Amino acid sequence: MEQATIKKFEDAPEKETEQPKDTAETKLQDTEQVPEDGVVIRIEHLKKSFGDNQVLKDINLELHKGENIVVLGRSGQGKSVTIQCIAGLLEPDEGKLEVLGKEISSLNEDELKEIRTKIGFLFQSGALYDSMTVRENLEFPLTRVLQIKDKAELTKRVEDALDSVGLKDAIDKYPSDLSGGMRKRVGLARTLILRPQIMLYDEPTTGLDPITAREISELIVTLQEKYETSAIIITHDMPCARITADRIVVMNDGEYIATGTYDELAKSPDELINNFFK
Ligand SMILES: Nc1ncnc2c1ncn2[C@@H]1O[C@H](COP(=O)(O)OP(=O)(O)OP(=O)(O)O)[C@@H](O)[C@H]1O
Repeated sequence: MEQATIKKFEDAPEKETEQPKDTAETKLQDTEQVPEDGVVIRIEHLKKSFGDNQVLKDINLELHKGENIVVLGRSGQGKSVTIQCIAGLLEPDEGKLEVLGKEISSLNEDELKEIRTKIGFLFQSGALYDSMTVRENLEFPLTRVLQIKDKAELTKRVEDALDSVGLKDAIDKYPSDLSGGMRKRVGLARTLILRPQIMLYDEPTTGLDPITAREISELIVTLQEKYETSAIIITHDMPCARITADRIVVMNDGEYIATGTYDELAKSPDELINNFFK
C-alpha cells in the first residue's frame, strides 16, 4: 500500500452524511435506507474464485452516501466481478458484503430482490431493447419492477427521466435512430427511473468519442446530485475518472492497493499507480 499521500482504505475520510432535502422536487427517492453511519456499501475481506482462478483475493471498501468511487485497474483484475458481487449477480466465496446496512449473504430471495431495486447497474452496452421505442424501454422497468400500471404515472416518470438526461424529444424514437451517446443517455435514464440509491457503472464511456465521453461523465455527476445516489464507477477513461471521482481506488492482483483523490494518486511515486495517469 502506497504510504506518502495515499491513504489506506481504513483511513478513508468519513464523508459527512447529507440529509436529503425534504421538498417534493428534490426528494426523488421513494424510500431512503441509508444506515446511520452513512456507509451504503461495506466490503470486508471479499474473496471470489472461478475454479483455480482466484480473482478477488482480499477486497476491502467502504462507499459513503453521496460518494463517487472510481475503480482503476488493468484488464482482467476483477473489477467487474466485484460489482457483480455487489449487485447480487455473483456469490462471493468469503468475506462480508453489506449493502444499505444489510449483509447480502443473510438475505432471502425476496429481501435480495428488494435490495436489488435500490441498486442501478449500467453495463458497458447500455442494453436497450432495439425493438422497443425509448418510451417502451423506460416503461419496462417501471411496469416490471415497480408494477406501475397507471398510464399517466408511467408517462410522467418517463418524461422526467428523459428530461434529466436532456432527451425528452427522443421519447418515440427507436434506439437505432440514436447516436451512441444518446443511447448511453437513455440507458442512464432507464437505470435511474427506478430511483436507485446506489449506481454501479461498468465502463460508462467505452466506445464514445472523447467529447461525448466527457458529456456522459459530466452527466453522471449531475445526475448523482439530482438523484442523490452513491456510485462505484469502473473505467479506463482517465478524463472520466477525473470528472466523476471523489475518490479513486486502484486494483491489482485481486486487491485494492491504493486509494486517494485523482490528484493525490497522479503524484504517486509508485509506477504501478502512476502509469494510469500518464
Ligand atoms: N462468470 C465467470 N466465470 C468464470 N470466470 C470469470 C467469470 N467472470 C469473470 N471471470 C474471470 O475473472 C477475471 C476478472 O474478470 P473481470 O471481468 O472482473 O475483469 P475486469 O478487471 O473487469 O477487466 P476489464 O477491465 O477487461 O473489464 C477474468 O479472468 C475473467 O475471465
